[in-house]
Amino acid sequence: MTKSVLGIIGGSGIYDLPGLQNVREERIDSPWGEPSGPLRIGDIGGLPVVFLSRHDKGHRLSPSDINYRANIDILKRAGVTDLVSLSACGSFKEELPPGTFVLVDQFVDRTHLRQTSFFGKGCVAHVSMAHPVSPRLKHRLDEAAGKERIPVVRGGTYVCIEGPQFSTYAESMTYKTLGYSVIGMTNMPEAKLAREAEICYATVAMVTDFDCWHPEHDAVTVADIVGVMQDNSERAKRLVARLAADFPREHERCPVGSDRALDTALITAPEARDPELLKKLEAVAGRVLGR
Ligand SMILES: CSC[C@H]1O[C@H](OP(=O)(O)O)[C@H](O)[C@@H]1O
Ligand SMILES: Nc1ncnc2[nH]cnc12
Repeated sequence: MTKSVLGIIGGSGIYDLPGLQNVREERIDSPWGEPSGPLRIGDIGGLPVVFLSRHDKGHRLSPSDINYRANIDILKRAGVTDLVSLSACGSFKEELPPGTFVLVDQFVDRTHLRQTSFFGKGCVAHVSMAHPVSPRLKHRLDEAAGKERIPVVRGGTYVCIEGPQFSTYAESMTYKTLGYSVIGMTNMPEAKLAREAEICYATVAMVTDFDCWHPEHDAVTVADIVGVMQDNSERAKRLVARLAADFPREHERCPVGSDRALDTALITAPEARDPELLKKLEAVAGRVLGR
């Protein structure tokens, strides 16, 4: 049995987790480079919880500058089994106005400047991303929201753009026409890397704006987002506190295999593996590489 450790990545407007008790700040080194910042490690109601501020204090890092590999690597080193992303996002649907929380279940990756895998030359792996969100973790979030009387929308597709600029009107209309629900700049490759590291992943996409497609709303600005996030973040913190308090102490096996994604993914023959890369993979893939 594996003990549950809940990881929380705080996005725009969420740079700390005030409900965290017995907190210590830990800087963990990663062979993948510089993570966004230190981990804040503590507990909520006895459950180990690890918090990382994605953009770091003061929102120092832009989405393209975040070292997603280092972030996921140190969360894995800290023992995180289940990871929740708290993210600000734009909406493509009238029925998802600012203030709505969406428990997304799909992602579309439109980023192009990021390192998207721990694997590569000398150790190739292909994990399944068919179901990028862990249904049990999503269900736990849904239950926690219900108990806290926080309305949530179940399911939706999050398209991740490179940014840092917001989308053009043509792009926004394209994503809307394709049926996507929300837009952000950070959840990819984060979700892919979490899957490679065999960490269950789910996102609370907190709508802050209508991007720029809506005929009755001006195109999104940072000021709009900051204003709505102040209100969203209070509910997000309550949601996390409830999630943690009720979270199973033993890690629940993921029905879509997030926690054993590497069982069927490695293809490079042992004799063709690069020892240097294997060393870097120690934390994320040690379970299957026998390290
Ligand atoms: C400051 S608004 C744009 C910014 O907010 C979202 O980040 P996060 O997912 O970390 O909340 C969006 O993806 C952009 O990075
Ligand atoms: N409209 C938008 N586009 C991209 N990222 C966002 N984060 C919040 N709102 C956004």
